Amino acid sequence: MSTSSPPTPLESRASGPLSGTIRVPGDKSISHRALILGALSVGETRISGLLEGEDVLNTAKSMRTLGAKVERTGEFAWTVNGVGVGGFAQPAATLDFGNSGTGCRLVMGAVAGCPITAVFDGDASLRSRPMRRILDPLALMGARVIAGGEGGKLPLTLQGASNPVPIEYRTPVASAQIKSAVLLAGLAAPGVTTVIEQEASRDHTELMLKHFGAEIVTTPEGTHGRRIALTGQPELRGAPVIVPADPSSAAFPLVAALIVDGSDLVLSDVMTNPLRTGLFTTLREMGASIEEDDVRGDAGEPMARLRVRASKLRGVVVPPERAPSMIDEYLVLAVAAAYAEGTTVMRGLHELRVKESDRLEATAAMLRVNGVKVEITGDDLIVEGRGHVPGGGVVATHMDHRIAMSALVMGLASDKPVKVDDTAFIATSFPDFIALMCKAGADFA
Ligand SMILES: O=C(O)C1=C[C@@H](OP(=O)(O)O)[C@@H](O)[C@H](O)C1
Ligand SMILES: C=C(OP(=O)(O)O)C(=O)O
Repeated sequence: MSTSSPPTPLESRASGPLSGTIRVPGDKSISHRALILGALSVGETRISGLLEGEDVLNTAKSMRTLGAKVERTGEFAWTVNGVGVGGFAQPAATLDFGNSGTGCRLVMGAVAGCPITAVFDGDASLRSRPMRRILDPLALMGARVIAGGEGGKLPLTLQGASNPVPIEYRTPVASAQIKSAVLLAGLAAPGVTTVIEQEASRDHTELMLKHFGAEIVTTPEGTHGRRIALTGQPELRGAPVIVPADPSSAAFPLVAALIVDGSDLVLSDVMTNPLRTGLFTTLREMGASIEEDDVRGDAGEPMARLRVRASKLRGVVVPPERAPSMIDEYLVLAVAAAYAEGTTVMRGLHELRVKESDRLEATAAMLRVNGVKVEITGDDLIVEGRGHVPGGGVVATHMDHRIAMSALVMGLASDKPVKVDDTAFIATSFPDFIALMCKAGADFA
């Protein structure tokens, strides 16, 4: 997304019931990983249902720059012919990840295991996000920053290790991006690379590494944690990947259907990996009607069809240990909480401060400007639900796709319309959001 393009505001208004069946685009986390693991494999990887959003397209481009053959063969259908573990070529251009933390951080891990030097950059949002959390463990494995990186930020030049060292690493925060970066670097190291996490984060990297032929063993650690041990220098073989619909994208039409009276909406093929479904658990606790059927699975990733009906919601307390399984969904949960009766307390949200924007402040501001009472206490977000939202505010999106989509969902049932200042960043994760929502009955103008 070019930050120099003029902003594209949009208004969302009280709508009639949402109905029909929609399939949101492919999961963003799995799409990044399919391209990266395809590029680190020998042979061909065929991907169907790839998310063709800007974040993932930037990862595809970076894989090409690093020597893999990446082709679009049809709608959402891509093939990757990889270079093998440790086989990335010296890139001739900067790797620009735009708005995407996942693309940037996972590729840093993959580059760290190769004897090459690469320049990493991104847009103003990504340039403000912390990279030391990735660079510190990668330094222990032998990679180093040789230019830039002031304050642990982009742009920076990373020199990969000629002889990567396997490590045992305890992640300082529950982050699938840190875990994945270490594992991807560990692919090129001899011996076993181990990541220990106190709270389990999404395990798509582990599942896909297994699917591509790596030896990787996960065991429980403490009450909510995991220990993941990867045997280095496997021969990864290209493998087919079917990308299910993204639960983080499904969250928007799902909450919209809950808050717009009379709605009855079906969302197909939604990925239901338990490390991603904290929002569904929470909404059900709030009284949401979400039924699952057509349960299937592919390469360890389960999916289901969800039927969502408008529901009377009540406030709940969301425990901090649930955060990793719904980390990107708190913004839209806050919208549902505003429409609920009673107070919702969301605990332990410190990681929201280092996303595309400071999502803790931005979520509070989004609600406040639309007449909802909200408070931040330490790392907790407290929303006072009154069963309705006054609306009438203009929401600042801060280069953050999820703020834009959450605010547009909020306006579908508010007393007065809700306006967002810029919809451009929605294209990073959910390019056809506006069209799909309108097809289901949303009134955007
Ligand atoms: O690994 C991934 O695909 C992601 C991990 C999460 O970030 P953290 O690892 O920083 O928690 C999440 O917020 C992001 O949208 C996608
Ligand atoms: C945090 C997100 O993504 P990323 O970290 O990849 O920019 C997101 O999509 O909400």
